[in-house]
Amino acid sequence: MATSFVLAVVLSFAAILVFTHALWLITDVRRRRLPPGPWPLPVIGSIHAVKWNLAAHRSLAHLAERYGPLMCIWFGRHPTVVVSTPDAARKVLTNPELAGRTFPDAARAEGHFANSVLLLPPGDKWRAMRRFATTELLTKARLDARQLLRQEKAQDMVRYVAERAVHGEPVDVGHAVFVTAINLVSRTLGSIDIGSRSEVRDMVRAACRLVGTLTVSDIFATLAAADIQGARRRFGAIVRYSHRIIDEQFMQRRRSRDSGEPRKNDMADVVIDKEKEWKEEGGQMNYDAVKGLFTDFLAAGTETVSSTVEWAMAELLKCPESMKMVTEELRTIVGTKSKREVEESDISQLPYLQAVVKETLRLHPAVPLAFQRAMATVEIEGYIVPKRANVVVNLWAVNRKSDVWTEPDKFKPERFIGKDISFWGKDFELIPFSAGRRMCLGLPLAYRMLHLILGSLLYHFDWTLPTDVKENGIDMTEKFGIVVSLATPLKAIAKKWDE
Ligand code: HEM
Repeated sequence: MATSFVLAVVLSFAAILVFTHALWLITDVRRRRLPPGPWPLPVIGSIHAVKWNLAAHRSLAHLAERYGPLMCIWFGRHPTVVVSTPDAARKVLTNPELAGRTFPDAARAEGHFANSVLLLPPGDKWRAMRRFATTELLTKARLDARQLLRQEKAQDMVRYVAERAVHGEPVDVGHAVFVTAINLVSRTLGSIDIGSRSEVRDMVRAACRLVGTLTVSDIFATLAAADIQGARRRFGAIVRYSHRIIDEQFMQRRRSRDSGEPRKNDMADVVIDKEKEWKEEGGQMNYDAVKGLFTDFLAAGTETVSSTVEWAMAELLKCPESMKMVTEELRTIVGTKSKREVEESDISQLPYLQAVVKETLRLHPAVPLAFQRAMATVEIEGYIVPKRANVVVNLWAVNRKSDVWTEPDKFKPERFIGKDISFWGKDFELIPFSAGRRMCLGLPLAYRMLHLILGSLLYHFDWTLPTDVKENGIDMTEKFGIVVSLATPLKAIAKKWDE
């Protein structure tokens, strides 16, 4: 009796679920002309169709082959529109209504989301922060003014590699580049080096992981206060760590300026120059916004660069012809200068190096998925993207479109030689920095860092693989996260090139 009662309750519940789901499909999904996608099931939506054993960008690209350039994946009853071709990406990324953001609960820690240009939706504050960064911090003149400081750090990296080269000791390429990349960013921000702090890389990696992982608090907002997985607590510790470094630097800088010491003309000086004006204006910019912006730069501008250089080195080591072309070019151009070091001002004369960077970013965009949000309901290619829908642009899939590139999965830098295709947001077949309103804010700095670091590694050294790697081949497996890096860190042996 009891069993049949339970059975009746379960069956009734299932019938209600199926009925309401069918009603929702008919009245909502179909009526709203959403993009096609895997059939949503009750409760879970269409996430059953996503292959979780593959990295998300690969799995979504695989599904897009079946459902098309605009596809709808349901997380429960919440739609996510996935964009997978250059043409669809152009329509989505140039639509201002689709440039919104959602942020994970962890980012509430220390109120970070309210001062993060990366996480804020387009509004007055986000606009003020982007404007300040593009017109005051990342202009050509400002970046030129600090290029010697970055150059010194590239030379430190060369010395570090040279020491290992003497003993034939393999170099952990990603780690050496990360230390250099974070020093380049911290020197640009405040003329300091923080790369030698042993905990920094773990902090940056943990921050990327926490911002890119859904937690119970994100799925069930009512439980968020409990912070069950401790994500907010851990993210808070990282934000406090970054703020401590920034506060210390600003305190010292204000003191040194008060005592008449010469200016350093870095980003910290620009901020101090501006503060009085900001106070008088009473606008959105203030010291808290600067701390948010600098924290974003330290997180967004380091692992991205180190993983890109690591991928470039891995591809070049697998492709001796390209390695030969790029080193010959560097040694011809840089080797004939009186100062035999790669400098940022050399980049324009190094077309093959530029092609290597483009090809690496095409095949291995450090951030393969761009996450935006619809702030209003819009129509794209005859489909509806409803207000509040998540919009994911699969940059990885867009960059590999087979009808645009020949042999799209092959590393062929020469495909860019003599072609006017760049990643500055106008050519939608190559958008590793995304495009439109949310395009990478740090691109002018990233451009210099990538060529300076990779060029320095290749100009000064000939590279080979340790015997075991040579025998088994480089493991190109991806480690998926917000930033995709090599799952097995690349170790390679450097031999100093005799100039
Ligand atoms: C290889 C290097 C880099 C790559 C591939 C890269 C890629 C990207 C991508 C794809 C986005 C858009 C993400 C999205 O919409 O979800 C982005 C945003 C951003 N990047 Fe980069 N990035 C790199 C280096 C840098 C550097 C060096 C900095 C700063 C020092 C930086 C700062 C930012 C910031 C602040 C944003 C957020 C912009 C906004 O939302 O308004 N990035 N980056």
